[in-house]
Amino acid sequence: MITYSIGLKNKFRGITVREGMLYEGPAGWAEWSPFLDYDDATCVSWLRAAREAAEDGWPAPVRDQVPVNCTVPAVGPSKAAEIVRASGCSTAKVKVAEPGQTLADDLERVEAVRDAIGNGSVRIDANGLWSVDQAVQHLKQLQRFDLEYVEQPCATVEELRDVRRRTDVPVAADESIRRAEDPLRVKKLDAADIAVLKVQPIGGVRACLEIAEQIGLPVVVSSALETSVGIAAGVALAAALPELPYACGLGTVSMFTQEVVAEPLLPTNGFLPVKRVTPDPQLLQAARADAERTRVWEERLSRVRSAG
Ligand SMILES: O=C(O)CCC(=O)c1ccccc1C(=O)O
Ligand SMILES: [Mg+2]
Repeated sequence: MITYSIGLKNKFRGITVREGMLYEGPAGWAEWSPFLDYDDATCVSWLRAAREAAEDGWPAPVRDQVPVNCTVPAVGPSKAAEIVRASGCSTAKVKVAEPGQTLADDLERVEAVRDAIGNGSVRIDANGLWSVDQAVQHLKQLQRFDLEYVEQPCATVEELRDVRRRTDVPVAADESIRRAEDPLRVKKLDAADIAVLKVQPIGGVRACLEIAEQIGLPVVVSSALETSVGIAAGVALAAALPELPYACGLGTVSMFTQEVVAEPLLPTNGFLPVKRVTPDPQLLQAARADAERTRVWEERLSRVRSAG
């Protein structure tokens, strides 16, 4: 079991350093990297996903590459355009509604991304931070940049449903699926057009495939900001889905300042290859957390093991 600690190029989700654990089982390498603000009970499904990767492996792929979006954090417009251009992707996902920023910041950033991507697709993610009225008002203005969809505009399923009734922009559900007791409620309430699925929070590739089958919505597979080891599980899910009509949010390895595998899962012309990855011993060593952080993670793992 190896604890890693890797810097991010830009602040994302309020963090500048990503930490987690990597280990090898009979089926291959696995990543366990629940965010530090999650309680032990929440981390159990994340551990189930790691066990699947290490012990069982994943269902057979039906495609050999997966289209991905580039992810644009809540940065200024010139940096946003630079991220899009450097990615080579023809779909961009832009973070909006960042605490401390305004609608003007979002408009500037989304405009810069739209200009940089040309005829490509632009989607936005508010991480549940708008009220229904704010979402409707902000979308009215952001809509002029031709949005593919808005991910989690508000916090609750009821709010998503209300926004969906009041805007023409398609609505995608993320937190409303991965943090919900009943992930299918989004469908029952007609609250979303698209389901975002993440392997670690949902508890594995098979658990996601089951939800995909039951929910009856097109699926976008996204990362939880993992190393290439964790991203490979998302790629396996995207590769195994019977249909994949949208680019996935799996192009996040470029946000890290270091990697653990020699050929990281970075997109070429907007596509990731479908493959398992093995860390490079030297890169793994260079990414190792110090003794104190390692101890914190080992204790966390043993608590979550007994909770699961
Ligand atoms: O979807 C993407 O492009 C990247 C994944 C992403 O945005 C994300 C990464 C870590 C935690 C939360 C989220 C999110 O989608 O809200
Ligand atoms: Mg999201």
